[in-house]
Amino acid sequence: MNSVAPQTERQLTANDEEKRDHKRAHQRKHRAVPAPLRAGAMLQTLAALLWLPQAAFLAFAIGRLANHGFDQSIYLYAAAIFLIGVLRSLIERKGAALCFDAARSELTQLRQKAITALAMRSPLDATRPSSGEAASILAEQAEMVVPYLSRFVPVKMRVMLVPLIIAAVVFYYSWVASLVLFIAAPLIPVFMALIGWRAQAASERQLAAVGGMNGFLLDRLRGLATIRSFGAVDATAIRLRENAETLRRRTMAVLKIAFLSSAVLELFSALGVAMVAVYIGFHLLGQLQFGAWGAKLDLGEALFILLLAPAFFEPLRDLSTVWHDRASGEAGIAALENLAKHSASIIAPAAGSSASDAAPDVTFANVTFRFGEGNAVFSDFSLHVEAGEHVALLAPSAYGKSTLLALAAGLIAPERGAVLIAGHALGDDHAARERMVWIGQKPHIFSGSARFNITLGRKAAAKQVEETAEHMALGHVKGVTDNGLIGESGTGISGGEAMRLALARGAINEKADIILADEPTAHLDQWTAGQITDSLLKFAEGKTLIVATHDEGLAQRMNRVIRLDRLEKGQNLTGRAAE
Ligand SMILES: Nc1ncnc2c1ncn2[C@@H]1O[C@H](COP(=O)(O)OP(=O)(O)OP(=O)(O)O)[C@@H](O)[C@H]1O
Repeated sequence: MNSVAPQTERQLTANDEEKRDHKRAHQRKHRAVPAPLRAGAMLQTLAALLWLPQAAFLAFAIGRLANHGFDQSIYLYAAAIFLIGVLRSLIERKGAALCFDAARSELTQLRQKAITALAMRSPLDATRPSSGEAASILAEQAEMVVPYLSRFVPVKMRVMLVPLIIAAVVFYYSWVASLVLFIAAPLIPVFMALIGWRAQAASERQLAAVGGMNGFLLDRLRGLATIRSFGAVDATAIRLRENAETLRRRTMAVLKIAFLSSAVLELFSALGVAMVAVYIGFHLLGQLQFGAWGAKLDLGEALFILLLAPAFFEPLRDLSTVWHDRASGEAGIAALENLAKHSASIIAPAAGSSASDAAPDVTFANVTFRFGEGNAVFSDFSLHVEAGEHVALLAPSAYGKSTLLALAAGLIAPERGAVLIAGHALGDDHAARERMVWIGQKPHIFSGSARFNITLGRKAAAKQVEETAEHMALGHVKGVTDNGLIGESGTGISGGEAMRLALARGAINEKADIILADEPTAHLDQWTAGQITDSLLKFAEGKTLIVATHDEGLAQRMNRVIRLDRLEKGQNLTGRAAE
């Protein structure tokens, strides 16, 4: 499998990027904000607005102290400030918790969709994303969705409301102070928009590089022995370095944008607050007498405006902190949606086919199939395998034996014609898949015990697992009766044992009555091949069995041998009589 992610090498043209930006903006506009997230954002906005009464009590208490000296009413002011403070933090906490929970459940849904789509991709689909890339998107990149949804969305709501309300309150006391705020504020979004123009694209490119790097690493680590034995270590290291360099450049580009956006915001908000402070100072000194609707601000009012000025910029500064969250969060959502958007390429037998207790028959009715745009592997091919029949498919390499098994298993769909299981066309019923066992040419062995490798987490009594292992002559393998562990990709067990483990996986499924086995005796000595054949036949008793093989010994023990290469053009095999 070529699992080097192409993204690291793909050069995106400016035109591509523009189109993608446009599409993303459109999607963003149309993605509904979940109700709990909106509620959480509202609470956080309310908490921010509570600063208004708190600052008013604080400023007017100080004004009162300065003008009238200490009296009992100061205690009331202090109590009000304290109570509003407590209320503010409670509301803020509740709002943040709501947003966080909503973001997590949104992420869970996105992940579920992506995983379901990924699980439904055919193992024969060469365009599947590499395991490393998919793992990186699902585990690492997906996590960026949470800060984006739980922080950016509430901040966006605060930015739209809080500065406007604060500016209106300031305007009530002084139009000049309010004007200063209004002059400084729009500069911020303008600069943010200019900077953020490329932020998303940069983030997306960085995430693609991370995914590509993970895919590359995982693939090469798996094949380390091959790389070493063929002296390709240096070439691989150079390639790895190139990938790492690409990732470094893309990460630095993202950081540059993040730092620039924070710096711009800090600068403008500091300038805005400073200008208000200068005006208030000179106004109190009597140098600037205008701007307070013909009156002179007293100390309390002036302080109130001064306390509100930083709060006016606060949501905008928060926006700059989460600006980067938005870029990486959107990129994470896009990556997850991209994983999820592939339509299922695995099909399963329709519900009707699982109704009968007897083993089903399998019919290929005028099937035409090709991979992508390639030549047809099968053209108008028909074959009938009777219920409970054991059939061997024999043909030279690359003739299409595995393809035929994959068609029967519903791992690929015919271009024309139909595959019928017990007379029913393959459909979307997952439950019916339970009766089918497909054993591919390279069954994956997980690191762990043999017991786990047999059950794969499915419910099965320990006794049943042991008996199945005994039937498959696996009693001695690590982790069947002891606590031994098999290494990654089957390290520590032989090729024959690995194949028998795969057979045992099927045998543990009591509902299974169609077995599709792809070269179960490949690359094995005659004795081991004989053992596997025995195990397979024992497992296949009373079941329909189709085996793709080059092994004449195995083929001769089947009810029927079909030599695909000896079929005459257009010849159809419909039952034993047609052999
Ligand atoms: N996932 C795939 N994508 C594209 N082409 C494929 C894919 N799998 C197989 N092919 C092509 O389809 C043809 C039939 O392959 P298939 O694996 O079915 O042959 P086979 O008879 O099982 O071979 P072998 O005995 O070597 O396993 C071959 O030309 C192969 O290159």
